Amino acid sequence: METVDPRSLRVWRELEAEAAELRDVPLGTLVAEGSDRERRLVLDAGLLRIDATRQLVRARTLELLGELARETKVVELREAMFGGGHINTTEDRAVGHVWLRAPRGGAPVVDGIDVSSAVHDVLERMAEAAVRLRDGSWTGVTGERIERVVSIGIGGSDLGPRMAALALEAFGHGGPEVRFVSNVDPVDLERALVGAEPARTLFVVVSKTFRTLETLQNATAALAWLRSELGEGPEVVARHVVAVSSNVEAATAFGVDPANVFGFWDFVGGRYSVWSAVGFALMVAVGPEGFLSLLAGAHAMDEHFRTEPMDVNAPVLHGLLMLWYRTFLGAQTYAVLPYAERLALLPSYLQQLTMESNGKSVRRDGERVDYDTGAIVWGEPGTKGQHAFYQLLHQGTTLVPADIIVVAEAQAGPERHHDLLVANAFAQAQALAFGRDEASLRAAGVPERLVPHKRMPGSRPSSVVMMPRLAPETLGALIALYEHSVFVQGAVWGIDSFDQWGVELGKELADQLAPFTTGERDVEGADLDPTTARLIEWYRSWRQGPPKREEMP
Ligand SMILES: O=P(O)(O)OC[C@H]1O[C@](O)(CO)[C@@H](O)[C@@H]1O
Repeated sequence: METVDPRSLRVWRELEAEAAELRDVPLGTLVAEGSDRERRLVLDAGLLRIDATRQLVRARTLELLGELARETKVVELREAMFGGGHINTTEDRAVGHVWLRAPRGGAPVVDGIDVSSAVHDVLERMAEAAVRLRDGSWTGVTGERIERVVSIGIGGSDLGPRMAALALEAFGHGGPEVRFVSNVDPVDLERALVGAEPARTLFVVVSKTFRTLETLQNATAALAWLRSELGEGPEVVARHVVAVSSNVEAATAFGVDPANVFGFWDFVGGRYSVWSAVGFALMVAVGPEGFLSLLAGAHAMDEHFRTEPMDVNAPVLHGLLMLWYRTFLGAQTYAVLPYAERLALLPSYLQQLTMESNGKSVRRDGERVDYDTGAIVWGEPGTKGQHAFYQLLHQGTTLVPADIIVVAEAQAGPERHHDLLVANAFAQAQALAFGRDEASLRAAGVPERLVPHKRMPGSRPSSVVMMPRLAPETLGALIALYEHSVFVQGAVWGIDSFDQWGVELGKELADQLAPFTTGERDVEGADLDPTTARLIEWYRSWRQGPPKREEMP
């Protein structure tokens, strides 16, 4: 599909002019636009309600953003994605995470694969294994039930199931305890195994490529731990290791019983893969029913995204607003502030989803962009963040648009805590939007010298995303909302949101440097830049023991 240079469009210049005009209009003035604003900016999608009325936009801005989306062919790209087109152009692949959550029969045949049957066959095998692990009929080599499931993976093979397992902690009681390991720092595996016994432990090795250094290293250490107690027999791997990969051959070569390998496909990007067998440990944690509800919630958002008109389409609105701030108002970051402790890992999950997808500076047609793309995403659960970094959000010099996520149902008692939590969320959104002016400070008797310090400028945009409860369906819808928002932004910018070439060089260099840090090769005479050579020398000598004071510069 032809890539449009968005900057060449007339509407781009109109949006630049719109940004210049709106820059100094107080949010309070925009909000006074009235009921039409509500019609345009309060949207129901899936099981979520999004109130975006406190965004720095007016009716004209939304019209211009809509036109930008039309002219950059967002709808056409969306159709191509759902239809199986190879929209991941640099890897020449289809992009099919939406098919993972479609009901049977709801996906096309792509590149010769009957996607729907393939997806549902794996789901059934996963469910069967998850049930056996949960009811204790899957036993280890000594005949004991599995009490700990440790999922080993990194990036997209870790963040999704890890984030969702915490979010859905209140669901699916009764199965084995589920832990996650991603860092090659041995501390990570060590901590996941505290209190575990090899005879009662099962590892799930998750790697799309089955080539990722961290994961293979951790999986090798996990096998050694199992074998140190259970022996070398092939049944140890067969009963205690499951693998998830699109490279089934490599997983089998690693020794995993083919019956325990759950496959997925090239058309599923790592950061879009929680819906696939990558979520196996999550399925063990919440039960197959919970996992299927997660898929159903995401599918509801897919249907909304696919069928609703652009001007009432929540992911389209979310994506265009994020793009508005990033590209036209110069915001470098945006904050995700979940007022739910169990959503604590959502910001880090969204970091990979958004930054690995849209942290690009070359368009699909190979041209360098001359406008800002992907924002930095960050955040912490409220109210913790309030006592840490909100000062900057309220009075700093940087524009930080924020999503404030609120769950209506209390997650635990006493309910009053939850009501206070939500009061804080709404209060913060109010303070960000409207601030406090000098006149009201003076009227409250604030000494004149403190008035400038206490003034709250306001006009800091946020949306409130309301969830009725934190449950599999709503979480599925929430994740899919962000996925499609990322899609819309990437589509307008004309970039490939589904590749990640920028992570490759670091991996290659780490492979080259490993023989030096392990001491297998000597730095002397090696073709290394002086800083790297020096750092390795320090590392090797300090690794033998801490330096003496007099050796320090
Ligand atoms: O699933 P794999 O192949 O082990 O890759 C893990 C992660 O590494 C990355 O390639 C980035 O380094 C991610 O895109 C991916 O999710």
